[in-house]
Amino acid sequence: QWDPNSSNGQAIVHLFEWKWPDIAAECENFLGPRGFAGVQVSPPNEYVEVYQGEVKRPWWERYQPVSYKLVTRSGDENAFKDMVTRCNNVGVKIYVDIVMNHMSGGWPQGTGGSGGSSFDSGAQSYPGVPYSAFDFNDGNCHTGSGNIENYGDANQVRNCKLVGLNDLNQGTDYVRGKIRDYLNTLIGYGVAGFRIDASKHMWPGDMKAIFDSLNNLNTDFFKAGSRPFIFQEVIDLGGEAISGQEYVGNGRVTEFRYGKYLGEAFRGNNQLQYLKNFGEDWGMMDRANALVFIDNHDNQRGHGAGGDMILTFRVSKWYKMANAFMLGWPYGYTRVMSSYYWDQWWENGQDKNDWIGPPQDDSFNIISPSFNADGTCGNGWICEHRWRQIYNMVEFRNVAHGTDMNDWWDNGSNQIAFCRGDKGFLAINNDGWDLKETLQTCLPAGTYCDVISGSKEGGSCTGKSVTVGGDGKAYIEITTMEDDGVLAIHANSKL
Ligand SMILES: O=C(/C=C/c1ccc(O)c(O)c1)N[C@@H](Cc1ccc(O)cc1)C(=O)NCCCOc1c(-c2ccc(O)c(O)c2)oc2cc(O)cc(O)c2c1=O
Ligand SMILES: [Ca+2]
Repeated sequence: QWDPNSSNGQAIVHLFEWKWPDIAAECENFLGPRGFAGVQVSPPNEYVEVYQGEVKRPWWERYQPVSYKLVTRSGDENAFKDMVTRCNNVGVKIYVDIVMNHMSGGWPQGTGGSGGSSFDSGAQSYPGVPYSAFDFNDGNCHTGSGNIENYGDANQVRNCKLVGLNDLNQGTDYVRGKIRDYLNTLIGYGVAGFRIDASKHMWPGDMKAIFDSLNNLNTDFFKAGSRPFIFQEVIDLGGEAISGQEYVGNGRVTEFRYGKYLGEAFRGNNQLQYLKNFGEDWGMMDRANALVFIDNHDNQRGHGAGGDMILTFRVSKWYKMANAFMLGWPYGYTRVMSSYYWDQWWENGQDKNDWIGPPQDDSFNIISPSFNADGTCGNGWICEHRWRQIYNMVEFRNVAHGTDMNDWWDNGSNQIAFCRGDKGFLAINNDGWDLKETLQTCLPAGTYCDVISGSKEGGSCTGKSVTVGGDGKAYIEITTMEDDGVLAIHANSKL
């Protein structure tokens, strides 16, 4: 269903490839205190351990299941349970990345799983579940190769192999039962919901049959009768046979156009003044159904949905501006990406290193993030969620929750500002000249700390302060020389 089952806040963070003990600590040390609603974790089920020439332990190996055993490089079943308990105890929910469309692709005999299970991809035999050839869609796929060949044909997009991955038949009671048992086990441990990977490649009706049969959430952490939060990954930029709209009956759906449009706008291919009606008027799905984000683990690598328009940590000024807009704007349920660093190696318009997995030691164990005195991360972890301009806007979103957007202002090009009820005010300058205006902030008179250039700490502002008059107006300045082209004040940043 559509409600994240979280009272702590209005934004989640995708801690991509983090280990379970590190997530537990992050919930206690940072995410709970900062008002994050929850964490999207990487797939916790057993997957193929990939060593393919120079490609060793790529991030996408975790999207080739071998079984539903909870044994991965992020940790084992006990570590997973401990993480869910510790995060729930500080109000941070756990949303699990579920890979239920397929099992692995073709691998040589003897290739191992992250939990030690064997499997035979050619025979479609996965004894760790167990699944056999009866459980796959080959009989329902009518393309020559057995793979998806034409995204204009809805049947083959669902019933044929996605890039050679053995395609499960979610239409049988047996497969539905195995997936149900896997999700119910996670529900038993206290998770709040699921991110459904590759939803485009499954029939919405089959998915609904599975989701409707799931247990209610664990009453140790949720009120009786709570249903799992569902958000379905459907990569839909238009132009294909399948649209995200087909899935809104099951829960929320990822809106990939959101990040593409904002990438175009902040890169200057469009003007910010047109964001005045950003949302359904742009053809995007109803905000109550949308899960939105600036980038995700796939399209931040330059070849996914949205292509080279997608903003990432590598273009940090635009990235912070776009995240500030997303977290300030009332459309959709927001997800912040948290990445690790990898060296890109561009050849013929493609990053040859786009497979590189998380920071790892010589034994291919994932290295934990380190934390600097200023709260940022080291050891190859970017931790965008720990950037002040982003985590302060998570609080802005929480403070503004329940209000709409009002008092829009723009300068006819790339300087914009708007209010959220009488709770918050955001201004952005993406023009090549200074923004110096007296604007309506909709806030009660007083002095407010700008939460982008600094924070409110004790009784003072570490960054800019803004004085709001009795008429709600204030002098707003964002020069082109500043680190960030954004100014944000809200009810909780008032001195
Ligand atoms: O780049 C990747 C992995 C991408 C990927 C992984 C997980 C995701 O959630 C995702 O959105 C993308 N994988 C690399 C390497 C690879 C992996 C497996 C394989 O059999 C062949 C190659 C790659 O080059 N993939 C081909 C292009 C990306 O095509 C994939 C898509 C995908 C891309 C665009 C779409 O419009 C769409 O509907 C689906 O979803 C996946 C989902 C998975 O669960 C596992 C996958 O391997 C993939 C996946 O390969
Ligand atoms: Ca399928």
